[in-house]
Amino acid sequence: MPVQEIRHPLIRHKLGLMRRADLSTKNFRELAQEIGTLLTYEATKDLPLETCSIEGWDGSVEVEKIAGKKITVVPILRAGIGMLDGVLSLIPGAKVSAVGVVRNEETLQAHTYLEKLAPDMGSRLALIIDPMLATGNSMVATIDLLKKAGCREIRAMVLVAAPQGIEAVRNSHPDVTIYTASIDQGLNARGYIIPGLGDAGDRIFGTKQKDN
Ligand SMILES: O=P(O)(O)OC[C@H]1O[C@H](OP(=O)(O)OP(=O)(O)O)[C@H](O)[C@@H]1O
Ligand SMILES: O=c1cc[nH]c(=O)[nH]1
Ligand SMILES: [Mg+2]
Repeated sequence: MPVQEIRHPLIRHKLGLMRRADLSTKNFRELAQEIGTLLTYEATKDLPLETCSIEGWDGSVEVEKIAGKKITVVPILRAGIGMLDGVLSLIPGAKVSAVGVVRNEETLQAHTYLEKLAPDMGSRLALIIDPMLATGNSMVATIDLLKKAGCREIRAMVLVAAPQGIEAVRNSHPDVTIYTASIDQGLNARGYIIPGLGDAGDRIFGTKQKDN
């Protein structure tokens, strides 16, 4: 199941708010974190459980816990940071593996400039976060480097995905499931998602230049 578009009303409502061009940086940021939380809920719903026995208020009781699965959250810098707190609000103990990837806005190729991974990547579920999956070049580069580091189980959460980006991930990494709040129409001539959100990094960090 390579892509899951999560059609939950709360997600659809919040994403609709994010599409407004006049939304403040503060509100855009808050909504990115909130949808990050909701996508995390969906992307972890099949994690295996195991039972264990604990001392409860009335003696021994069988409870469930997530079965020995270590998780690392992988924000693709910079914009991925905009979803990080939302993810960590549900998985507070997760290690964070930062990957810096920037796309060249002329060639649309991805350039990796930072790789600070958690230890034992081979034994962790990696949850990649990035608001935008456009051509897919940044996501494919990130998955490539995670696999080189030994990762065997990788999921990706994005706010908005273009069909071209989904196809690129499917072609290079068919084992990776993408969870998204929306599959949008496509890309414009500059590689921006339509209708999309615009430049998500600039909107999260408040760095939008007046002439773009
Ligand atoms: O699918 P792609 O065509 O590769 O485009 C998507 C990438 O572009 C944006 O990052 P950007 O390169 O603008 O970096 P930033 O997060 O530092 O703003 C976005 O956050 C993705 O990482
Ligand atoms: O639509 C897009 C495409 C790439 N990066 C963004 O921030 N937005
Ligand atoms: Mg950007």
